Parts: sequence; C-alpha cells; structure tokens
Amino acid sequence: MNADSLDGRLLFAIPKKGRLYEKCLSILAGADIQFRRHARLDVCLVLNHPIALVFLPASDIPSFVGKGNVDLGITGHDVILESQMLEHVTEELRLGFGKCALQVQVPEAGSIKTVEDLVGKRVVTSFEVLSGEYFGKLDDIFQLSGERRTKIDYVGGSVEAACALGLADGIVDLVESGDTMRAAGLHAIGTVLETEAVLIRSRIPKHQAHASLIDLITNRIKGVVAASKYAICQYNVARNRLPSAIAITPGRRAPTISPLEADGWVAVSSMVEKKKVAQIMDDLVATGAEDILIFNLDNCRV
Ligand SMILES: Nc1ncnc2c1ncn2[C@@H]1O[C@H](COP(=O)(O)OP(=O)(O)OP(=O)(O)O)[C@@H](O)[C@H]1O
Ligand SMILES: O=P(O)(O)OC[C@H]1O[C@H](OP(=O)(O)OP(=O)(O)O)[C@H](O)[C@@H]1O
Repeated sequence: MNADSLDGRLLFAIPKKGRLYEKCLSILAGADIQFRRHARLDVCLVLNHPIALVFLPASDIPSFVGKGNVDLGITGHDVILESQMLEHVTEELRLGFGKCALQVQVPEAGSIKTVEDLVGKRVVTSFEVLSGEYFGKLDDIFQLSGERRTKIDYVGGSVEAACALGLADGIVDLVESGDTMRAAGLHAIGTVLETEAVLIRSRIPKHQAHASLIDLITNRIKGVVAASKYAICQYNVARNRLPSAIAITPGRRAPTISPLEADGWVAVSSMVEKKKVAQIMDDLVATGAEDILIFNLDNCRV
C-alpha cells in the first residue's frame, strides 16, 4: 500500500492489541465497516467506505487524533487525559467497555493506610502525568517542596511488582476485577479516575471535510453500543394492571401496547436496560404480568 491509496480517506485509529482490541473489532463488525487486515500491516483500507483503519497502540491514539494525523479513534479516556489531549479531541461517545479505575495501591500488610500516608514517599506508575497531578495537589496541601515532595517514577508495565521489588511505597495502576492487585498483595486506598473506552474525533478543522462520514460512523456505532445495553421485554398483562406494569417498563420513549384476543388483556413490548432485566422480570411477575420474554438486540437506532 502506498500513501496515495490513503488520499481522501477518513483515517480511523483502532488499538492494535490489548484489552480494547477484540471489543473494537466487534464494534467495527456491528457498524458494517468491512476490511481485511494483512499480517504485519497496521494500515488497511475499508472495502465498503472511503475509510482506512490505522492500528496503533491505545496510548498513542489520543495524540494522533489530537494533532489531526488521524480523524477518528477508539481509545481509553485514561490515556486521553494522560497524554494531555482532552482539549484537542472531542469525545463523541462512551462505548461501555474498557471500564476500570486508576487507583492508588499499597501493600496490604504495610503501614501506609491512606493516600495522605503516602504523600512525600515513592510512587511508581505508567500514568506519571495523572499521578503527578494527583500527588502534586496533596503535596501543595501538605506544603511540601523540593526533595520532600512525592516522587513519581515511570515504568512501562508490571507496575504491580514495584512495591515487592523495593522500588516504591505505593503504585498507581488500573484496576478492573482487582485480581492483579490482590495477587500482588496490594489494596486500593484511593481512586484517581474512572475510565472507559471512548470514540474520539479530531478538532483540527481540515478534517471537517469528512464531517458527514464521521457522523454516519458515529451513529452506526451509537446503535451498536445501544444494542449491547438494551433488550426488548415483551409480556402479557390484564388491562387493569397496565399502569403499574408500564411504570416498571416505561421504555425509552413509551412502550408499545397491542390488544390481545383474550378479553381484558394486552401485550406490552418495551426496551429495558440489560443490567436491570432480572429485577424488572421479578417486578412484572409481582404486578401480575405473564408470559414475560426477553429478546437481545443485534443492532438498533434510538
Ligand atoms: N484491566 C482492564 N480492564 C478494562 N480496561 C482496561 C484494563 N486495563 C486497561 N484497560 C483499558 O485499555 C487501555 C489499553 O490498555 P492495555 O493494557 O490493553 O494496553 P496495551 O496496548 O496492551 O498497552 P501496554 O502494552 O502499555 O500494556 C487502557 O488505557 C484502559 O483504558
Ligand atoms: O483488576 P484486573 O482485572 O486484574 O486488571 C488490572 C490489570 O489490567 C491491566 O494490565 P493488563 O492485564 O492489560 O496487562 P499489562 O500489565 O501488560 O498492561 C492493568 O495494568 C492491571 O495490571
């Protein structure tokens, strides 16, 4: 592939590996962005749109998009802040995956029990900007200057090993399930930020040329994300119980009510949040609803 083949194409950055990679591939499939990625090639042309996908490390995507080299990208909110690119990109959409928290962690058995105990000591992290800001504020509150301020050291990975190796009194690292932290004998004493994957677009004006294609792709991805969050709940209920059933399943706009052949009964169909499905079904049964069915959505526009 030569540079000419990218001419006029919207460039869309996707994490090339790691935690976000597989989910990004299902988002692309759900948005019908078709491509064939050749081994070892990090740029590939989309077959059914004037788009080229650029596979990059998640942490590099904010600056590529922020500086306008790439028009659109998927990455973590955490790395956007860490690379200080928040004001150079627009976060179009939260994607509902890659959810985790950047947390301050210390040895469970040690003497440090609070974030304040860690102030002025040694912290190791891959997020030196965010950790520097976080502990900088605490250093100011404690009026620490020079050598007495909290020392933040960067490592590229395996951050959780730093305390056991004697490099740090505490670390700042991402926590999802907490398994890594617990396995390293650490526990969290503070949260720097909560994060999830986001769709970002460049604020550089030259890329307004692609505005309508960006809107189309954004709307398609919105549909894929909504489909993963919602399900359809369908049930039958006696008409005199309808008000209390509707209160349980109000839908996004309103539920669809259809008459049943059985006298005094109606069928209700409504969008519900997937994570609330079990509680909704319990509440519907309690209100007298019957034949309750839940359907997953493949895709939607809401
Ligand atoms: N345990 C996790 N659970 C959920 N999301 C995570 C988790 N760890 C990281 N992420 C998200 O995924 C992004 C990329 O992290 P990941 O560790 O997969 O990167 P990577 O490309 O493998 O980089 P590196 O080589 O630096 O580890 C993070 O910035 C964060 O937004
Ligand atoms: O709370 P948990 O569910 O255990 O997840 C947290 C771990 O996930 C991330 O690392 P990852 O596994 O992506 O590998 P890395 O250290 O190579 O970045 C993060 O840096 C933690 O080590």
